Amino acid sequence: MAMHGTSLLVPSVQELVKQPITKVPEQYLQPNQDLVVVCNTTSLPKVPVINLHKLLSNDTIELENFDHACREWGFFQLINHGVNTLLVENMKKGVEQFFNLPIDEKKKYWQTPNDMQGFGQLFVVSDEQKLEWQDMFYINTLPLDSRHPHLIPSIPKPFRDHLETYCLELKQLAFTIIGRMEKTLKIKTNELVEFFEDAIHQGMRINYYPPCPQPEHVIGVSPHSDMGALTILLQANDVEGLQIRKDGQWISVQPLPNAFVINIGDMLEILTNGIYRSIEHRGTVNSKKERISIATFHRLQMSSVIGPTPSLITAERPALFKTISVADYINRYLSRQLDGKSNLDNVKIKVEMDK
Ligand SMILES: O=C(O)CCC(=O)C(=O)O
Ligand SMILES: [Fe+2]
Repeated sequence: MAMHGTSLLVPSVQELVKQPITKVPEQYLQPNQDLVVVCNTTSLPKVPVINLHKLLSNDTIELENFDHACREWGFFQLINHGVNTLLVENMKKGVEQFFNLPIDEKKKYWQTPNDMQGFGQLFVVSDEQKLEWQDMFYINTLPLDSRHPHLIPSIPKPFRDHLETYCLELKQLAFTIIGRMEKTLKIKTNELVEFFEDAIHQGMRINYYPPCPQPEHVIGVSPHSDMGALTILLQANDVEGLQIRKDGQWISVQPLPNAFVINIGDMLEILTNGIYRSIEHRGTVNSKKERISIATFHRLQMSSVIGPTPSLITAERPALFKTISVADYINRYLSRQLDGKSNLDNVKIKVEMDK
């Protein structure tokens, strides 16, 4: 078993595919996987696209679309988001170069048995467990004292500077989006934002999925909902692979130029008393091209307590979730394999069913 809040160390998949292989090692083969290749994609509904500029100008239709996306999809693509295009391009380049550093250089940033930050995989809790077809790099970016000296401060420039600016801009963007939710939920200004003001935690997970000779038998990232409040994801090299579960089907989130994929995590589902939803998603891989994504997570810090915000608890809509300690939620989430939405189900208040 892995220690609390850590992940067992696993080999690098990026290194593994440096030898030509036609078969995937046993530990990556997923039995009984739902169809990864989604047929007939044209007839499936598309993830909503939201224009932030319109949203901020109080465009009524855009506000409605945004509200609908948060209630029904838990996911949307955000365009006109205002984050500098050059900065985003520099991040993409920087990430690619960082993953292409020689392995001996990368070892300096590797996870250790006591630390899930760095290169590796997350949620590996037993030696028998199936592994994912990816290498990832995870770092805490905020608060500043959650950073480790051998990680961000040791990343080569100029990538380090771009990363710092990107994190700041994305934090601002997260506050802006959560602020818009107060409007569409018709609650007081700051009622959601204030939970985050002194207690925001930001983390970044860079996912690198190498090409795979048997893509339909492996998974890049197992089905899960995100633990935090709001995730801002960049599909960094425009390769398809992210899929979300909608009405029992897996729907692909096709990369859109200059867009971020935004998704609501478990903590916002709890805070909004289940009105805005944290949706299950997964990362698939393909045989031809590597895929890179950068997920930036925003959540409450460990010392916080979380429950449905009082004005969203009404007679018609009683509290759906218990009020719990964030530390308990996180520790539980991190100590298990990813498993759909099971963590959130665990804090649901069980309603007595009529016989
Ligand atoms: O690579 C992706 O598009 C999804 C990654 C993801 O879901 C995550 O890092 O939480
Ligand atoms: Fe995710």
